[in-house]
Amino acid sequence: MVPVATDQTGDVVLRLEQVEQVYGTGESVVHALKGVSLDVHRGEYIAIMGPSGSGKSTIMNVLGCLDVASGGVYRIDGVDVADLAENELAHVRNRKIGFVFQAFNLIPKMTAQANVELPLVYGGVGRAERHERAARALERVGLAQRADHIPQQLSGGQQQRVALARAVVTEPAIILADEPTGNLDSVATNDVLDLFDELAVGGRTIVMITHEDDVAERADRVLVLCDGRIVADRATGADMHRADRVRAAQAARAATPVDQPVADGGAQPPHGAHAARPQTTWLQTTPMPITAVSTVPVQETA
Ligand SMILES: Nc1ncnc2c1ncn2[C@@H]1O[C@H](COP(=O)(O)OP(=O)(O)OP(=O)(O)O)[C@@H](O)[C@H]1O
Repeated sequence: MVPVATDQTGDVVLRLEQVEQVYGTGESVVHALKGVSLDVHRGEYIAIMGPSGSGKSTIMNVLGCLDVASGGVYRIDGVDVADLAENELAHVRNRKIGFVFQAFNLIPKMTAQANVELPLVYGGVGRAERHERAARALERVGLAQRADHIPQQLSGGQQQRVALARAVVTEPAIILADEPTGNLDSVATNDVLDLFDELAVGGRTIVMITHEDDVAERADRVLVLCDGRIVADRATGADMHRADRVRAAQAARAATPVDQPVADGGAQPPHGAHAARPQTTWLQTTPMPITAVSTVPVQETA
């Protein structure tokens, strides 16, 4: 069992207190984080920017409990992660957090449906429920008609939408995304950001690394890291019009044919696939009960 928090953090879901991360020793020592403090409130959508080597991935690895900080305190829902045993950390990672990566990290030989089902396989969810939940997640990202395609038959934007479906199939409260639009063109970027908007409106807490200003401006708040420190922290005001944007995006999606031929050599649309896109959304979705579930990307075995 994960311990119950003993201190009050209000609606702060993630809290870094003077967190440091040091790699290496002696002359090769690198101070990747130099006393970073940060409160992320429930339902907040944050973008992290900064030059290469400034510590963005390092901070994300700490937030995702993929790495343990060398100094300071990191609390999730008020619980100091240093007090958690490895199985409890895995529980936090698996139940609370969905991860999205620049390189999609889909398993090449598996269909979109199977890729999205994977976290539920690890969670011991039964076959029928797995199938239904993954199908619903793919429907939410507008890819129900592509469920039987393998990643190579999908465009980059579609692959990232599958990865997003996989990240949210367990209904995690927190989404951590490391440059999720870094490999996408502007149209696909916009599609993916529309989905992040839906997740934000649905109450998810989102932390996203990006190098692109216009991507960062879709978040509520932009942090800038430089040389292991937060050097800027500002509100964007993007949340004020997010619900309107979500409605407009949903209307546009509903009016667009489901399967345009894939520009980068993907498969042709399956027979009879030119129906309007479904309008299922993440708004007001209720987390479903699951056992232990892994959302950490899985390497394909040889
Ligand atoms: N495992 C490691 N061992 C040693 N040094 C590391 C390790 N991981 C990161 N670093 C160093 O820590 C610093 C921060 O790296 P980090 O990957 O967090 O930067 P970043 O802002 O994500 O960069 P980029 O935008 O290029 O991905 C860099 O100087 C990097 O070389």
